[in-house]
Amino acid sequence: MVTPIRVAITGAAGQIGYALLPRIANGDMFGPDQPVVLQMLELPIDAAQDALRGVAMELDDCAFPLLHDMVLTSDPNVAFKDANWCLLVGSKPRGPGMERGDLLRENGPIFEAQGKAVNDHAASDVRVAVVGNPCNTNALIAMNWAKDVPNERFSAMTRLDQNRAQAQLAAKAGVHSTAVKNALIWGNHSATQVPDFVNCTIDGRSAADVIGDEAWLTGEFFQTVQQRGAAIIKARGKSSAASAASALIDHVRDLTTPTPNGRWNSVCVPSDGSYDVPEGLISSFPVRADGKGGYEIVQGLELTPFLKEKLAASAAELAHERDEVKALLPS
Ligand SMILES: NC(=O)C1=CN([C@@H]2O[C@H](COP(=O)(O)OP(=O)(O)OC[C@H]3O[C@@H](n4cnc5c(N)ncnc54)[C@H](O)[C@@H]3O)[C@@H](O)[C@H]2O)C=CC1
Ligand SMILES: O=C([O-])CC(=O)C(=O)O
Repeated sequence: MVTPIRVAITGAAGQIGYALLPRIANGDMFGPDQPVVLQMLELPIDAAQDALRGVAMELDDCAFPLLHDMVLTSDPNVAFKDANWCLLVGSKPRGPGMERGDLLRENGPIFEAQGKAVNDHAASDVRVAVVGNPCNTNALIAMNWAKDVPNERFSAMTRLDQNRAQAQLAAKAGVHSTAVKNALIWGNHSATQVPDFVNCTIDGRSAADVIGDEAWLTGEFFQTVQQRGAAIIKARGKSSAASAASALIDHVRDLTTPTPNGRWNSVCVPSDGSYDVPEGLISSFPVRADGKGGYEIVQGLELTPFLKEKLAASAAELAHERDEVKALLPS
């Protein structure tokens, strides 16, 4: 039998967890031949642990062929034990009128403890994807506390923003979303994120040329993508969950399968100084994976002065967030 992958999921009984776990157990994340063990972490309070037990009962009731085993726990050291992937979702979502950065004080400390637990207990090939907001800076905190884990094993998620940009461009061009390729987000997963309309193509041509409406691209398109999370919260009363879970499936697949020639995906990874984003910040870049655990930031993409200015502002916001959490970083 193929050795099962151990996947730790924090906040497993939350709304993203509920949408995510059946998809992983069904093989959507690691493929139809890869068994999984789900190691599910929830808060050490009765309501959360009861809800987690209920989720596990439902997973049992799905009789997924690939679901090898489940671990239910309130202890990060148990959840991350021998984990090959740690999906850090558990944290507070924002409410109406809040920015994601407003969560830093409350959620940041979670990622210090979890970074240490990943370091001490996860498998030697562990990879970590952070979803809990503000995800870039939370990933930065976890990465800094996991001293023995190479930095490039840490990522945060802008795949949802990429998918949103793709859908908006397709709708405007009157084509199916599959006609849009290389949709791309730069910078922070926040209201300053930068959806690229120059390097993205529609039916093989630059999206900017196909749409031919610069005012829409730099105005409505930009704001719709930047504010989509807030719009979902306003409409649903809760933040995106099904689309976030689906994007996390995409995110992990993007990093574990070889990226086709000429393509890239948006992943927040530690900056090596590319595109003038200060080294060490976790920023969204165009990323290509080799399918063997490695990846590269795609070099040489041309940005317009408008996009360059927006990316500089988003990188400055990331630097500001890092300064805000200085007390949570190792000295
Ligand atoms: N990066 C992205 O694109 C997106 C990020 N998010 C973020 O994902 C996070 C989770 O969202 P939801 O699932 O909707 O929230 P939720 O409130 O429904 O679920 C969060 C779960 O995490 C648990 N939790 C909280 N602290 C924990 C800890 N220290 N250890 C383990 N579990 C813990 C809670 O008990 C709860 O069950 C939020 O921070 C949200 O803002 C949401 C959508 C997209
Ligand atoms: O907007 C939020 O708070 C949740 C989120 O990150 C998103 O939907 O992109």
